Amino acid sequence: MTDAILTTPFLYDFRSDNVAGAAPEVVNALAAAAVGSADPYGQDPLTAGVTRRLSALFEAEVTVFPVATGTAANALALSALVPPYGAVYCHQESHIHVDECGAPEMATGGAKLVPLAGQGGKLTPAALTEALAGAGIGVAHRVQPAALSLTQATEAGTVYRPQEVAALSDVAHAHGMAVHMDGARFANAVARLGCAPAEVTWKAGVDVLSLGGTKGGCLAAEAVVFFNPALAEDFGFLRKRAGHLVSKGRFLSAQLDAWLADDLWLRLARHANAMADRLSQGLAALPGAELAHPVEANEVFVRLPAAVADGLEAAGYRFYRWEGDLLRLVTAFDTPQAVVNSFLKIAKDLSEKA
Ligand SMILES: Cc1ncc(COP(=O)(O)O)c(C=O)c1O
Ligand SMILES: C[C@@H](O)[C@H](N)C(=O)O
Repeated sequence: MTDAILTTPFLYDFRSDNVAGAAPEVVNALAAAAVGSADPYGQDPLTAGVTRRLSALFEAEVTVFPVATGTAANALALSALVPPYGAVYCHQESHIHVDECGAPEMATGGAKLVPLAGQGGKLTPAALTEALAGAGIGVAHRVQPAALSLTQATEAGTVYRPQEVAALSDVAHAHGMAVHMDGARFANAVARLGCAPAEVTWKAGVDVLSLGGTKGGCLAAEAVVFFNPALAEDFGFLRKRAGHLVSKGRFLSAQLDAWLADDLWLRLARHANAMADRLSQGLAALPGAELAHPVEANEVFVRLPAAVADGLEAAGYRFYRWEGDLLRLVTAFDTPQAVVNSFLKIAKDLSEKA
């Protein structure tokens, strides 16, 4: 990303779904919740309502703790699963390993993240089994396997199928490990899979989910969702001592309540995914273009001829130069189709001139 791009007006920002706005339904709900008084620290009716909504959505009694960021959700969830001498097995490109500045390690009191390779941002049972062979179990000098963390949708924009989650959970549970799911883009995954949320979580062995609302249309709202109540027993203390128990908790819950109502969360995710499909199909048709991963959620990883990538930036579009010549473009719940069409037309024109 050249400096000039950061200071000039831009046509559209494909860098991340973190740059997107907020859904009007969520903003209106927040405004409505701002009237009058309400019990603080999550004792309000909206927070109770979110727990009811998520219990219905996941077809199970769940324990829910709203927090303000995905990093807090992940780090604190892992702190409930992993002792300071524990190990968390994750993908080498996972957000908890690459982009949380040591938050999981701090929150767990020093647990070790063990990054594993895997195609398309996904772990496999074979890689996990190999990593666990002789690791920790019965060996007092090593960190002790304590949790598996999966990202759904992954940082590569791919999606685990329910059977893939179940196979990985089976390995984790056979080694006495809990299963955490980083669901910052869980909505995008479920929108793609078309399955019930329970199928790709607790019914597939997931013990705790960091459910992301922020990228999906909330202003800032995430929820740690425990499917195994025994693991949630101390979480309230862990959240409070980390400074993540929001005093006016109704404002997190108002966002989540509106986002979950009437399947808004899925409708918004379907739009983001559809825009990524359109974007990736148009780019893949260009000479010299190459998609690095299947596009299964709202992230497109693509290699383009330099003249095309540079020309798109010069035209005013923003996107990340991810690694080497790889570009990352992310669509959001509010990405206009007209923007995608214009982007693709300019890309095609640049490609024909190159
Ligand atoms: C896969 C994934 N997990 C977790 C997070 C953390 O979210 P936050 O930036 O709100 O801490 C992000 C952020 O974009 C993410 O992409
Ligand atoms: C870059 C990464 O940290 C951020 N979570 C994103 O996806 O935009």
